[in-house]
Amino acid sequence: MSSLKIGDWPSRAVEVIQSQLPLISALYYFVASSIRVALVKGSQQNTLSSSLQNGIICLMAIVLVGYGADAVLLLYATFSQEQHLLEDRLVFALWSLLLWTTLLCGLTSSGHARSLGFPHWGCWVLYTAGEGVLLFCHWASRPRLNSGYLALQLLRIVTLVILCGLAALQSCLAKIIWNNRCCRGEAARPLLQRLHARYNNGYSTITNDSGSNSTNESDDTHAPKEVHCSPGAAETLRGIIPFVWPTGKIRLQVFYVGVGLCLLTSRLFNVLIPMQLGEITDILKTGHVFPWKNIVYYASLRLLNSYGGVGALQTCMWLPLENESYEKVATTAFNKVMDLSCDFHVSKESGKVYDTVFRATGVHHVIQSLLFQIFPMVTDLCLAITILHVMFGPYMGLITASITVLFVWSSGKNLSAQREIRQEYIAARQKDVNILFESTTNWQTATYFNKIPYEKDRYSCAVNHHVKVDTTYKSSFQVMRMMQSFVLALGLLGACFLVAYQISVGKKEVGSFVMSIGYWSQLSNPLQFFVNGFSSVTINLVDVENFIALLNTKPSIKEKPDARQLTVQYGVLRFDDVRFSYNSQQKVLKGVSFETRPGQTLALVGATGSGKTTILKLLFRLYDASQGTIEIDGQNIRDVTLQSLRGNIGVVPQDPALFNDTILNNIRYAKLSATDEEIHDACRAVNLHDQFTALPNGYQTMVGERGVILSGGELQRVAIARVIVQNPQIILLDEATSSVDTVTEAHIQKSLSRVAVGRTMVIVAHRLSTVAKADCILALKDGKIIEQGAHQELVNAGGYYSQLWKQQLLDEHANVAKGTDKSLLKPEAPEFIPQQAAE
Ligand SMILES: Nc1ncnc2c1ncn2[C@@H]1O[C@H](COP(=O)(O)OP(=O)(O)OP(=O)(O)O)[C@@H](O)[C@H]1O
Repeated sequence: MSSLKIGDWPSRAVEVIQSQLPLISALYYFVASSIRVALVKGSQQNTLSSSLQNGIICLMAIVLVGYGADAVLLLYATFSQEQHLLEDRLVFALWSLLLWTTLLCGLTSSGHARSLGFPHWGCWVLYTAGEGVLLFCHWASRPRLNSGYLALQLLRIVTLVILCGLAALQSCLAKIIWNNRCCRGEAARPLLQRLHARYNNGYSTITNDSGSNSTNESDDTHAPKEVHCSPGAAETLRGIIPFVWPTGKIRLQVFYVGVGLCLLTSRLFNVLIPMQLGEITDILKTGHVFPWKNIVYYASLRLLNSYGGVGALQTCMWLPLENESYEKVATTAFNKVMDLSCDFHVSKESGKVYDTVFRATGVHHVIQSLLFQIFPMVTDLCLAITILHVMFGPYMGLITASITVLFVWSSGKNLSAQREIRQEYIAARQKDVNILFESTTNWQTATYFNKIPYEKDRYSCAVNHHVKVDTTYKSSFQVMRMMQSFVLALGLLGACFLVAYQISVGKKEVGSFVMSIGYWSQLSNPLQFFVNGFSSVTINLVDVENFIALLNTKPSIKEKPDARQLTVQYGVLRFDDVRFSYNSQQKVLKGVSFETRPGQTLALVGATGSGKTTILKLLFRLYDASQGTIEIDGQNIRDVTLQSLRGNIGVVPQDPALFNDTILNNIRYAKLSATDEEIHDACRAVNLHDQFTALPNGYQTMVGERGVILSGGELQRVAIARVIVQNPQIILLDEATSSVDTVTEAHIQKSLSRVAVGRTMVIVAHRLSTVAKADCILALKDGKIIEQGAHQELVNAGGYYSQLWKQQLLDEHANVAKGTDKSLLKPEAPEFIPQQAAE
């Protein structure tokens, strides 16, 4: 292109710099930005103050305008004088214009791009050095530059030097700020905590890692500190690697390599196919030869590059990789949810958890999109731009590069907007699923309160909102596609004009036109894929982010690394000054201390909300006491494994729930190896055997969701039967017989007293007759034990327990005297007036 003389070193240097500087800078920017996104954590990015940022944007705009003015002047000069000498400089000015536009767009677009970093700094330094050398070479070469160009070049160099100075300043400032933060210990905080502090959406709960006792009274709370965590794209990608890379499975790793090779082969075919088409056209143009060999070769290439060739091989190797990742994600997510502690489960929304786990199983889609869409797209793009540049000159290269930059920039803008809409869409869908779960699970409550129409309305509103957000999401996608098609059509027009011009002036053959169209489609196809590819990556990343946040959630109850097996010999329970709160507002246990004797039956009584169930929960380590110690046979329950602790304790909860399975399987759940006979014996002990055998399907009867076909009393008895089958050393009964009649209760008590021999039993009951025979009764009031002793002792003492006992006797007598039915129909029953209204 240039007619510079050999030996004229300044001119040669100018030629090299002009042709290579934009290319090297662009390459550097691309690679550095990718590294930055992948490696640099959000908290480490150096964000500038807005005034400094605006100053930098203005300086960059000056450089940009400088190249623009250069291009206009050179364009004018190209048509009037010394075309061949000026063309190189014109191309340099145009490429630089494009590069600086990209740099400026990168800086002014939203998000992390607003913070400067080494990708920009490097480009500034490269350009400052390049322009400096150019100036020197221009000064040393003949003919000298005219004063207009010189002034423009000087202006650019001064601006570039200032930019480099600012870059150095910012780097120093960032270091000082970072060091200060480190001194304050901020950087030393674990990454998760920093994430928690930074983000505001997720699942995590922070807990004391050591699981040690807090001795600080002010910290006397177990309030789950709900902190939120939303990892960034790079962190999310790093987080999913273990789920997609088949560690230790050589066969699957080979498949990954195979998929990569298939993708590369396919790229090679993409280069060969348009070339072959151009050759066929050129041969046909001569009009004398039938190019059958070329046509067969062309058709074979197309076949090999289709789903009948490389595509089929690629799919065969990808399928096992996809299944492997599905299995890993599904099991990890399920295990994680099951391992989380009670505080997570009481506050979770089942629909949301289900949705998160379900969507996360598509984690392989991220890799699929990256591998099958983004990687081929970037390769195809680079190949197409290079080939078009080499074959049709720098202007064709400029057209393709400009279209690519425009396309990528506009898509990036749209995608970040889409990401927000996607979050909204996920929230709307989770709400919809949640209502579906809640309403169907609580169908009975809705029916009792005649709220079925209300539930229908609630669900319909949620679905309506979901659909609206979905429509917005899809419409934005459509608008983006329209805009991008327009940009592509514009580029195609430019490219066609250029090649047609080159053919018309005899620089190219007709086949070049066909070839250029082939390569153009190779450029536009990946660009269009860019939309789909990045869009699906964006969608899947948002899905996976929630999954990663779920994985980052730490269970509040943890085993110590050196936890031992619990050995229960006597079943002695000891509470020493145990304090506990679920949240900072209310202290539930305020220093509870007691100790049982071996094989003792202990009863907890007291007003509702006094903390009886909480004592059982602490014993079972559903929560950890904020202060004080709990021991079983002298072993602190924090020092033993959860498995051995829970294996030695049998619990009958207040509201037992069953799986939607047969009666037999539900009872066998307590001990999977239990024989049918053991189960029948347990049912005999709770007066259920005859009842179950009388059912049409006997023990094989399905109990419905949560055991809905059983009465409250039957459910409680099944729960007791389970514990009898489990045969643990310690039994906790929380209002276990509150729903059974007194005759059945007496029968169960008899069975339980047989079971209790040599075991420790803790009974929580409101009906005091249930606990009258207990060895020791603890009377609780407002989280404190106010009385303890045997039934008769406490009655004789005439204190709180004795009052409760008298009150119950009075109530029973009154009920017998009045008759329960009559009391229900009492016409003078006072109407419930809400407190506010009453005031
Ligand atoms: N998960 C929880 N989160 C917050 N507060 C809770 C939680 N569970 C229980 N509480 C509160 O702790 C207090 C003690 O509850 P607990 O269940 O121990 O009482 P209780 O004496 O067993 O009552 P009842 O006899 O009615 O079963 C109550 O005020 C209750 O509202």
